[in-house]
Amino acid sequence: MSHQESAQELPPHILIFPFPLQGHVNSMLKLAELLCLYNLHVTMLLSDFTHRRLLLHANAQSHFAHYPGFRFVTMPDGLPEDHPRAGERILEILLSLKETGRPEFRRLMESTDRLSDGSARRPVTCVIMDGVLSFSIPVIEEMGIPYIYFRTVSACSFWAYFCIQEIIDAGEVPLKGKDEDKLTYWKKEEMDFMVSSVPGMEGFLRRRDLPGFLRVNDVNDPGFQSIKIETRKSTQARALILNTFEDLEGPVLDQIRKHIPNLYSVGPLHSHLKARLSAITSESSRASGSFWEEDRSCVTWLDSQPAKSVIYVSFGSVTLLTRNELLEFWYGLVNSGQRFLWVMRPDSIIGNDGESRIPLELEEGTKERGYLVGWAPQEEVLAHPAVCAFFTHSGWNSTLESIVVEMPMICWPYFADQAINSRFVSEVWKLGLDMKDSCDRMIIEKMVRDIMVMRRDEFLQRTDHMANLARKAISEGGSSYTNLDRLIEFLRAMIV
Ligand SMILES: O=c1ccn([C@@H]2O[C@H](COP(=O)(O)OP(=O)(O)O[C@H]3O[C@H](CO)[C@@H](O)[C@H](O)[C@H]3O)[C@@H](O)[C@H]2O)c(=O)[nH]1
Ligand SMILES: C[C@H]1CC[C@@H]2C(C(=O)O)=CO[C@@H](O)[C@@H]21
Repeated sequence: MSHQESAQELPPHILIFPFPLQGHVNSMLKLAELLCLYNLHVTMLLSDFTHRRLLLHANAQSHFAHYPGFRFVTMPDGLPEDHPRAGERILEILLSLKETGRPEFRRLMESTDRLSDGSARRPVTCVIMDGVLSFSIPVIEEMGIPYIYFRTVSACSFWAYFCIQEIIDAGEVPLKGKDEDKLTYWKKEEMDFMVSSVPGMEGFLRRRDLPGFLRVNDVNDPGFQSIKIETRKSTQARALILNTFEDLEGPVLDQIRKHIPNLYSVGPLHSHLKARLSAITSESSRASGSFWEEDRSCVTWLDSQPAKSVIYVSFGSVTLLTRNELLEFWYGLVNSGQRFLWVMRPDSIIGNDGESRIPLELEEGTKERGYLVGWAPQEEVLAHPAVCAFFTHSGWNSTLESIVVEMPMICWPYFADQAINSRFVSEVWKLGLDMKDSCDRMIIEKMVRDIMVMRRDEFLQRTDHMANLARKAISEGGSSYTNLDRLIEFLRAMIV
């Protein structure tokens, strides 16, 4: 076979480019592996920082060695190594990439002839990029490469972001009143006003449920502006991929399709990947993309707990807790009398003011019924027979991971999309309780009892139903399954 003929037979080469945060890298890695299963060539572009974290703690490198068409490349995110990359300051990653990312990205693409690899892979035939990384578009367009957006958040939050101009025009943002109460910050009455400017969400969406980046008293806020502009740019991409499924967010997806008809809902990606893998192999090795070391001792602890007796508590990879919030959660959990497994990331507590002593009653209550780890193998924990509820910050991956294993949720949204996800969990899907804008030990104690004991049956009916719909979506003939097949065809058709 001549060199030219074999080059023509090379598969499409997809560049996957996530925003450099755990939650984004996780779902993009799942999509990357799905594309590998279809024998596409995949290059995953990570920041130097996230790549180092993966090499330190995850098996992604060795796992993907099974796919010769897969490789990682890296570029800097423009921030110093010791930047916290957590809490509200993650917005600085977005702003830094906007400022410094383009020349770095151009250098990478030009110096490698669009990431081609001799005769082994084509120059990139399509970029699937995180829906907030538009800084790279001029480079991609100059090179004549088509691009697709993958926004890793829920469709409901995407749609609220998409309607920001309408929300402003309706006078529903910016917010006007600031509260003296530091916890809620904005005046309670104003936050409880209904939002009328997001089509399809009239009647249940309050201002407090809008994504956290919309809690501003000035529309010139740089984070607010970035999200508004980035989201609107989605219409310029050749397609939009969302990690959701039609039976979960169908009405919202229909709204988005009026503006972006070429929309592929392919989620929940983590279980979609599992299903596709189990159809072709009995081997169950799973790629871990963790940026922290997974402490497996918590699985051993769970093994020794009674069935359906433990609430799993985790606020994801970005949330920071003040010492006061930490203590309220801790008292609430201990006073509930229920068993709990709590992920307390080593970098997640702020404002200690030198005081790190933990009250004796909390230490004792935890010894009796609790277990703390710095990072857990979350998907495995949620599927463990001892676990019966999830206290979550409503990050989108956590929400989907919970839905798939029929786990009722208590939601304590921290920021970003989480505030609207938690409203959908409680008011639309009725899969749990929403604790947003409060952090009080009495409320926590009551909600833990409600979700685990008092209202358990009511929630289980709903979680069981939704998990069935999720399974249907990723089974042969289901909406996400079919959409993934269509997406692959679309990617194949892009080879010119
Ligand atoms: O101990 C832990 C805790 C979490 N996880 C995993 O880490 C991911 C966390 O993702 P997510 O639940 O989405 O939360 P964040 O880390 O906060 O994710 C960011 O990215 C998400 C996707 O864009 C957004 O929905 C969130 O608001 C944003 O903060 C999930 O896959 C979890 O399984 C673990 O493996 N072990
Ligand atoms: C830092 C934030 C920028 C946008 C990302 C996001 C999104 O809407 O895509 C949600 O929360 C954060 O993960 C990201």
